[in-house]
Amino acid sequence: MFAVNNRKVFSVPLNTMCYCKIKAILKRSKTRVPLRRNYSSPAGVIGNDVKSLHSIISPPVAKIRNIGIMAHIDAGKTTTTERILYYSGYTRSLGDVDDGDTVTDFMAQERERGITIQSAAVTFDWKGYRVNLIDTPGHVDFTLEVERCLRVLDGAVAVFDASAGVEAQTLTVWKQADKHKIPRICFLNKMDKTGASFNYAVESIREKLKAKPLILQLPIGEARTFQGVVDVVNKEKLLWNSNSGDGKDFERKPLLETSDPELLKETIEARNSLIEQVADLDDEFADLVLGEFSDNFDLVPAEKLQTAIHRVTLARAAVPVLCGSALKNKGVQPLLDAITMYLPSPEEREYGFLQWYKGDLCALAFKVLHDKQRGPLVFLRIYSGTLKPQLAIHNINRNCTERMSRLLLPFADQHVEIPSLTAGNIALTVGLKQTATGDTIVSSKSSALAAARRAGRGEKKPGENNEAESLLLAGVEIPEPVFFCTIEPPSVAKQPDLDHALDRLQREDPSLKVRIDPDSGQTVLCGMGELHIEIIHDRIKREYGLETYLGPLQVAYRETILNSVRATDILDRTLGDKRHFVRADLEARPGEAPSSRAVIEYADCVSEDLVQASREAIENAVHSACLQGPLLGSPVQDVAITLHSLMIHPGTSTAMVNACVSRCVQKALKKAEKQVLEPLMSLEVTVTGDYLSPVLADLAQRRGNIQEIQTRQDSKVVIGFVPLAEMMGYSTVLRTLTSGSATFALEFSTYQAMSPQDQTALLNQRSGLAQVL
Ligand SMILES: Nc1nc2c(ncn2[C@@H]2O[C@H](COP(=O)(O)OP(=O)(O)OP(=O)(O)O)[C@@H](O)[C@H]2O)c(=O)[nH]1
Repeated sequence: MFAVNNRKVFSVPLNTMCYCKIKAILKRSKTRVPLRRNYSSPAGVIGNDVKSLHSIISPPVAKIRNIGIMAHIDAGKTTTTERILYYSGYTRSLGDVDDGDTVTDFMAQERERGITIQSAAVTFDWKGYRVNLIDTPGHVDFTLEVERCLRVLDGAVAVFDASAGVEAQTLTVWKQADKHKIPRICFLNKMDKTGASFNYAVESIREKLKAKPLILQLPIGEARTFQGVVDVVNKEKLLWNSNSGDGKDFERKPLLETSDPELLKETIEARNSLIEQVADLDDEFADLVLGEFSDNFDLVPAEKLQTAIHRVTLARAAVPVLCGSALKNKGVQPLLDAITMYLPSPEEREYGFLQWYKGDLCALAFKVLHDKQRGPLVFLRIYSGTLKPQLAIHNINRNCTERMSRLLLPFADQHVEIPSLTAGNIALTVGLKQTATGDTIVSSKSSALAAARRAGRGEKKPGENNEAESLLLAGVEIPEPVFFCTIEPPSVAKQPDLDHALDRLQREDPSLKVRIDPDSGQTVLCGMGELHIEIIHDRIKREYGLETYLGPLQVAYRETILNSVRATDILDRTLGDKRHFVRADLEARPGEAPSSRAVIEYADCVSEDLVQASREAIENAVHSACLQGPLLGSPVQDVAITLHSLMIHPGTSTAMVNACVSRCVQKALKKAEKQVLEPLMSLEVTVTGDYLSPVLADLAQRRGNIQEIQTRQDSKVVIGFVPLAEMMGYSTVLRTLTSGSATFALEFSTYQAMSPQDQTALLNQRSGLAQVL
């Protein structure tokens, strides 16, 4: 997925962009105020305002908030994060994303001393609460990583540009958060911007996200006149003095009939409808309101309303909406209050799998970074049990046991070495060399097996290797890469260095796939988008000092078949004094439901015993035969294979069974009527009216299918579908067509059948005929 603001995107490795920005913020403060790090702190006092080591290490779980910030590109996620870190005391000066201290500059410096470890999660305290702000990558080329990060959040803040409302990427991340059942609050940022409209943004949340907005604040002024917000729950106005610089100081005053009659009236109306809305969604609150306060909603105590809003948010029945301007330092402190007040603590979230562990350790590795001095640093979210340094842990995904050497807590401006960390917390571990992003960590193999037994998954399902597999926390579907290209080291001697770099990068980013081309032996990078591959290329150069060469970027096509065909194959081979004989008869047909893996069935006449003995060989054979289709050598999808008969002479090796079945499947696929499938992307282009025509004309040439053109404030939003193959280098073309004023978001939608003409053109091009014709 590309979501491009041309100003920035190509200069920054996007999958590291968000956390790099956090790092940038930290760095800025570091250059002005040298900070002392403490990696082996026995200290009882850390920082000025922290009372005891105990309160740092073990905050009561009810006071922990593990949250993420999600947004469409440019909505102001970084600026808001920066303000949050500043007001909470994490950083000591305020920077500006536009003031020239760019992320790229910063990264170059950062690289000289290795990766700063706060980058994936920062921990700070706000009014007695422990907040772990977990970085969610902003770019949907990194869908998988976004999902993995969402998995460890208990709540999220969705940041919107108040002049644009819900944008394409907001919708995507919102759906992902829905999937992971994450309670959210909305922050309508950029209230100071020309065109900002509180009502428009709220309506777009209602309409596009199908969410129920709970209006907890009203803006005082809009665009140029924006001065502050009204706290609807408490009937107070919060005003930031425009001369106060960093926005730390603001006035909180009750709304009075004498001084603010209009605003008070508006607020009371908003509060009453908020009370009605919450009462509709929460029975306990409804009972209270209808019982004690039915005559006068105005008397409903703020605390009761807040508690009910918390419950409603937790149940995901509605979303609290706040507003402000991060850039102008307005509205961020109340946002922090809302995070602690309305988003859930870890113990309020329901994690069904916890019952299987009965208090044993269960954690998810959600980020791996490589630090030059300390080696791999793994961020873990602890769901149950306790983590201790020097502890041997079992990694379910890799089925290995390894030992962590140190346990750190990235607290405020220091890293505190700690003796243990309990459930609900985010830990930073040193010494885990095999653990990769997305792995599930438990205390031992026997603990995993005991949990598997409790989960009642003792019986083995086809394709499942062991019981422990069912306990993997990640449970995230790995999206199929849509782009690939070959990558070559500068010399053959450097191939091991390249392999090493790719190995590390894959541990950090599981959506990156690396394979060896069976024909040429070349290394092939498979990624989620043009940008993803560019970023990997750039990181190999910058972080590993290797100048690599990329082959042309290719779209990952798929193939399928359109009719049923039957094929027979015999393998009869004598090796030494042993005869191996297999005869397979099978049918390949279009699958009933879309599926990237072939569905395998066995005819009744195939002996059950035979299938039991050779199931693994048969299934591996079918899946590997489907990896390379007969048209383009692309994976074959949406097919079903029925094995009608299988004869195996006694003594025949399973490798021979595999070879015969695989050949037979390939034979059948070759005989069938074949179809190329191409990745189809959903596209959203936001453009001002005067550039609409050239954008539409260009999309028509790209085989684009426009579904809708919406009006969003002063802009037009073109929504449609377009084949990925037509979108190479689109950002440059769009920039030229619109003088850099348009933005676009592109996201994988599905694989669609190519038209016969397009398919012929593609096949001719691949076989070199295009040049001849
Ligand atoms: N007027 C106005 N501009 C803002 C506000 N917050 C951020 N911006 C500007 O919007 C642009 C994008 O801000 P960022 O904070 O980088 O937004 P982001 O969501 O992190 O962007 P990406 O990381 O690129 O997705 C910058 O030019 C900011 O200065 C705001 O409250 N008001």
